[in-house]
Amino acid sequence: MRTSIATVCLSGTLTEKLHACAEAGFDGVELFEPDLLASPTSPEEVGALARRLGLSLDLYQPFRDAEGVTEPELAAVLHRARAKFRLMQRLGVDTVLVCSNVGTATVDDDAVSADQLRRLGDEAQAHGVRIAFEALAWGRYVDDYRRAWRIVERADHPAVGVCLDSFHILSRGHDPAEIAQIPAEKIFFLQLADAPALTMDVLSWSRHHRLFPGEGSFDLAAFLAHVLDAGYTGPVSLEVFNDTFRQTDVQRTARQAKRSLTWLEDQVARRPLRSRRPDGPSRLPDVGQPVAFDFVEVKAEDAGEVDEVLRMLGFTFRGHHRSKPVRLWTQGAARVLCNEHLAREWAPTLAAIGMEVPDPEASVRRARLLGAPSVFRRTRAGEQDLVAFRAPEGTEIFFAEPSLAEPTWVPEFDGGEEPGGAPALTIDHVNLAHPWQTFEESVLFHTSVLALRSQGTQEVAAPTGLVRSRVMRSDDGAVRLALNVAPVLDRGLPQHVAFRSPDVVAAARAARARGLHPLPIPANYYDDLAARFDLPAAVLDEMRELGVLYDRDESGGEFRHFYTRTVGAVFFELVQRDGGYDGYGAAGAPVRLAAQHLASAGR
Ligand SMILES: O=C(O)c1ccc(O)c(O)c1
Ligand SMILES: [Mg+2]
Repeated sequence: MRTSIATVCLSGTLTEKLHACAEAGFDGVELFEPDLLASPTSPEEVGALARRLGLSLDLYQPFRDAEGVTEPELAAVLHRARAKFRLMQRLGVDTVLVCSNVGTATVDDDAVSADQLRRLGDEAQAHGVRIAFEALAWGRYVDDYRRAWRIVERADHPAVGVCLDSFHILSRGHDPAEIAQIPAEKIFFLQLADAPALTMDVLSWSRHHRLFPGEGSFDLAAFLAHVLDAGYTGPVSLEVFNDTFRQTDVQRTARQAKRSLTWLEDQVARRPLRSRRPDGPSRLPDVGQPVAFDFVEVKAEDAGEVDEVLRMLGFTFRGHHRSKPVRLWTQGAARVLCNEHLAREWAPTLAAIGMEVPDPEASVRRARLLGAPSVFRRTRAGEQDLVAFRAPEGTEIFFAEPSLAEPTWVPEFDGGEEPGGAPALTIDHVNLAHPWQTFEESVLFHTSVLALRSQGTQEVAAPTGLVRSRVMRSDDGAVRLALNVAPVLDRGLPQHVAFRSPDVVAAARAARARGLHPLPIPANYYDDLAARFDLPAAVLDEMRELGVLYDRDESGGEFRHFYTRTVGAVFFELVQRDGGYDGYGAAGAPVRLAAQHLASAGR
């Protein structure tokens, strides 16, 4: 599959964009006209640079307001078009995107638009170029790809075809199945963009909120399958207008973009396509979803306070690593490493997550093919080989084989105590805090590299602003990552690890007896619980005393949980799920954020 990307997706100057696209491994680019107009580089030099970088210039875009106009206006359109066609010759681009008229159309008639595109096609042909006609979702009259195709069919000109853009089609809820009826040689270009499900005017949605495939909620694998079923063999190009990507690091965004196409190609290759061509979409290694958490690792110059909190939660100290300044704490299958080796921060941060996956080697190969950055960790003879990849917000992700008993790396730790005592825990979920700029990249990373599935985005009110939250999980719920975005002016949210316990109230009481001060929860919260649920007074009193929060779902499933105080940039939660409760206690989240805000301010 040939890959391409519109320069409008990226930040920087035109030459910076071209370099980044080439480095990320794209085959070509769509040249967005404003990028050229603002560039000091001549069209000939832009073309030469692209070729030197191994990029083809696949499309020049956009040419606006061309059809549905009056005759005198068409003369001006043709004059403008001739200048652009000459420019394309200087650049070495052979296809121009003509989008449906938004500004100057006064004639709502397929016959007129077809005639005008035909005359434009004659001019294009004379210059050795061709026209790809695209229905913008907000076109004055032509706002549906099926109408654009009818007009192109009627124009019946070898230099006039259609450009399909997933955003314009899927944002309007138009059925993409009819694409498969368009003759392949008439689909001159394909643009892909994902988008979040939003209810807003489609122009603003398109210009600010488009996303790379895998980051939003469009079914782009199904969409692309229709286009491939039509027989299209041209470039698959990304056209993503997005406020974040326009200002984030150009190389990083280009790599993210490429990863989205690699993932999509795999998704579409798994579908029953009508024709299988040798140059068709190729698959990534099969990996399956993670089956369990292996461990979490906290790093700090001094992790002593974390040791203390884990001990109070009932964890057993299992000893020191034989060659590294790392300590292991376990409670059942919940394993926490405290690492004091070369920490970036003095205070504890969540540094790594280990995942048990069906086939670690396949997961590593898949991560590499998706361009996930790998992390180096020193190991000695006889120690488990460690391969890790860095998730966008910085957490290192390790892959390990599923283990029935304790994993084989546990004996690398000695000098600790025998496990046992407190009831066994598992890691229920890990909450990763993000700066605003890496959220979408993270959704794509966990979707593509870990094969997790994303749930809808929620917003939670904190004293410092709204926290955006999205859960990525395995289908069976064994592995769940909550991705949170701090409000823009916030100093950053702490990360947290939630352990699942069979009895949170007993665990809270035992932790209290070992000296734990849980995060204090205000009495107002419990008054509200009493109003919302028919909980016995004694149960409510006990939860109030122990700082335990409560939630219940529609089918009677129950959730009990409590939080430790924050140490550095991490805290812990104990959760109990009963009756199939599958959420995270959303109603308690603003209470928790406010309590942490008060605690961090020392109030
Ligand atoms: O927002 C626009 O104007 C615009 C321009 C060109 C495109 O290909 C497109 O999808 C949108
Ligand atoms: Mg487009």
